[in-house]
Amino acid sequence: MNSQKSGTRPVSSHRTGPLTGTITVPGDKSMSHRALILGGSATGTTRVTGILEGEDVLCTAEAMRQLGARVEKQPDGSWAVTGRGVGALTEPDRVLDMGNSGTAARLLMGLVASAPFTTFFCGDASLHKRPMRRISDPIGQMGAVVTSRSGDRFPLAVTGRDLMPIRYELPVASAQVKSAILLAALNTPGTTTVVEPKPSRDHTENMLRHFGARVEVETDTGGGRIIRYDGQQELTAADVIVPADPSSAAFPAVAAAITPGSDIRITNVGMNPLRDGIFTTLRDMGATIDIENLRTEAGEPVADIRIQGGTLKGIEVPPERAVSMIDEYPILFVAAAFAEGTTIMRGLEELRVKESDRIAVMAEGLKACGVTCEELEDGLIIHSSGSTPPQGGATVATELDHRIAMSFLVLGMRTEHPVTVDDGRVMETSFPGFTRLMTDLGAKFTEEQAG
Ligand SMILES: O=C(O)C1=C[C@@H](OP(=O)(O)O)[C@@H](O)[C@H](O)C1
Ligand SMILES: C=C(OP(=O)(O)O)C(=O)O
Repeated sequence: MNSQKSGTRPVSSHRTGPLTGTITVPGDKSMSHRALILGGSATGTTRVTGILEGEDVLCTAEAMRQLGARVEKQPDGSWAVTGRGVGALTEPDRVLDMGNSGTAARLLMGLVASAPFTTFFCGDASLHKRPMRRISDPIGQMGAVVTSRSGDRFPLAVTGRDLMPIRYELPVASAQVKSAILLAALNTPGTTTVVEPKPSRDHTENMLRHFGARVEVETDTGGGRIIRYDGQQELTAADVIVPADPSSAAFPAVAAAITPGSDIRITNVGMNPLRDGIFTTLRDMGATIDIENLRTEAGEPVADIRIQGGTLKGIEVPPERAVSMIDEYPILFVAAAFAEGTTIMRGLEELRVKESDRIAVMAEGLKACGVTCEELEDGLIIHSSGSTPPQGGATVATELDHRIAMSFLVLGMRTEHPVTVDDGRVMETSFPGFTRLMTDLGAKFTEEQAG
């Protein structure tokens, strides 16, 4: 959310019956950020269709304008992004406000690391708590200078320099860190190498190729990846079709899966294999999920997903799957609250440094709603009988976290008593229109205006 906004908007979710209908959720957030950043770094005009017009992506759009790109919404709803080529960013005349977006913050820190000026960054209270050393370390090794009053957090400034290529082994499996280094490499002579212990979402690599660049990717014996990029290649404008966001699709998917009698379709969902862990996991829990009409659009797999409601069972989710569904754990915790038996989810230490501490905030809210769970340093264990729904009846603090808000609204669709989230505005971050789309399927939400 833009850091200047004030006030809150509580939303309550009421118990509903079976969900039915066909919906399309908004565009993929990760791809939308990258289309704007790479389109704004290429020569020529890139037309982006299906872009997510959520607040996080709008922050990136404004930042790219400030850095010299032309970014305009067209009358047909597509976006036109005109860049000036690699190495041609211009100095912003104001502080870049990254709002609530870790992706915008980290990718753009990488992009400006090679620019011959200082870029100032700020964000909202959530973003100001998130760790940025994971970016300042590698871009610092390349030669950029990052200055922050607090050592490693926002607000901060990046002073760009002529960079040197590095070989960098990621200490955490993070697509944001990988992407920041690749964006710093765009205008860096020589070969920059990123080694990732586990493959993370590869939209940056795919989209760089889509813009005509060569990216070399090697898979090592342990399943990790080595990505090599030769800097100062030309990027050429290329149209981008953004599919619907699988991370957003997870909310209606879980709502349908935990509501017997439901039968819904979510169309045109991005099915990148490094993003689809939630659907595999829901299936492992016994959900009926059919992937229909699988096709490739603009180099990314896309499908329609049919979800039928039924009974779920508790499972142990393989920790190595976490990276392919990292943003889906809050809503998976909700699915587990309705599954028969115990669901064990581990390997989730990264959840503690998202928009909120998603393990702690979810555990607290679930307990307030009558769900039995045990918080671990790196995960959550949830116990449920499956047959008696949790009581609900609580108001949950969303802590500036869109996925917390949407998860508890889905929980409230099946609890005995309504569940209220203290501020529904945060959903604008990634899923504008969430309450309307869910209502189209049969959800019952009430909203109030509050100060
Ligand atoms: O690269 C991206 O677009 C993203 C990567 C993930 O973060 P990490 O790289 O920190 O795992 C994810 O949580 C975020 O929502 C989007
Ligand atoms: C973690 C998320 O996003 P970001 O890191 O971009 O704030 C998310 O969308 O769940």
